[in-house]
Amino acid sequence: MERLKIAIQKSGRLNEDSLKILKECGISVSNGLDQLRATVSNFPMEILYLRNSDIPQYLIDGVVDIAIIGENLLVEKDSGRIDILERLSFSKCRVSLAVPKTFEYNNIHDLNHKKIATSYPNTLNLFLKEKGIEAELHNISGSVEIAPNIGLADAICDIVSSGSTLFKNNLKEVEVIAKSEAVLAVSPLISAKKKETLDKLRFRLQSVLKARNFKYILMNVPNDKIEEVISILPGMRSPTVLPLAEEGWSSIHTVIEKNKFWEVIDELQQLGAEGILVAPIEKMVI
Ligand SMILES: Nc1ncnc2c1ncn2[C@@H]1O[C@H](COP(=O)(O)OP(=O)(O)OP(=O)(O)O)[C@@H](O)[C@H]1O
Ligand SMILES: O=P(O)(O)OC[C@H]1O[C@H](OP(=O)(O)OP(=O)(O)O)[C@H](O)[C@@H]1O
Ligand SMILES: [Mg+2]
Repeated sequence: MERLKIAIQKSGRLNEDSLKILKECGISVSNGLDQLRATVSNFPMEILYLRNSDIPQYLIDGVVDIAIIGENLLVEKDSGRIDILERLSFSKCRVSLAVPKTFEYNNIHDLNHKKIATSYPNTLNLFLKEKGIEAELHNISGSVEIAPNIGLADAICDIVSSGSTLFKNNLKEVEVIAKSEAVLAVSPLISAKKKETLDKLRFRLQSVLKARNFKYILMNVPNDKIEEVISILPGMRSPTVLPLAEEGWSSIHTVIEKNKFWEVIDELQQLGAEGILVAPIEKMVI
């Protein structure tokens, strides 16, 4: 069978989590990062370790079939030819405009005819065009946040996550241009045969991603409170209720959305639920 070629960032912010999610999909990568290519022993797939910024072109040319890549880079390098298949919920960030803290910023028109340093010229150009702003763009490939401090620009457009790089450089975020996370993207040239393998991979990815959002919860409940407890548990279907060895008590098991747990915990305790356990779920096939 022809192997599905997947591009993964060689080193950097996406590398570790990309390999982690593949591992959770049961894909064992046989050789280490020192090689630019790795085969997979238990799935018809081959891994190519590449620079993040080169990946969109490889997808367009069909050199690789799929890739794990930052959505922001697809916006920057592609004109809609590459489809996003799955959003992977890691490397969340945004592409934003920032100015020095002392800059009295009211709205985007304050950037008219100003100098803006960025590593994302296409994304920025499109945004400025939409807003009818004319600015002088300076393309730099890294350490963009330093530009205003060394007199290179009045503003910057770069990736923001926690905001600490902006803070350290006395800058403030004033406009969010695009939000981004790691995504699974596909080449427009992928063959029908490889699409079958891709569907298998997507099924696994979806099971892993779903499981990350849910917890398995179990608790002991007095029998006369079972109905009430069940009514506040937003479970998948119907919870499992098993009798305990102790007369008058049952154990309730169900699956609950990660964030919902804290919303119902007080009510559960008030109803007399005891021994509440919350456990992670590895895979979820619904
Ligand atoms: N501070 C951050 N927090 C969260 N995600 C980020 C952050 N910085 C970048 N990212 C995301 O991770 C991706 C890779 O960023 P990284 O800095 O590792 O590589 P790069 O310098 O863009 O690429 P290359 O592999 O070409 O050197 C970015 O495209 C973005 O989607
Ligand atoms: O809001 P924060 O959490 O501070 O993150 C934002 C910073 O992270 C990225 O840089 P990175 O550390 O990847 O360095 P790079 O410029 O060498 O890519 C990005 O270019 C910002 O500088
Ligand atoms: Mg970076």
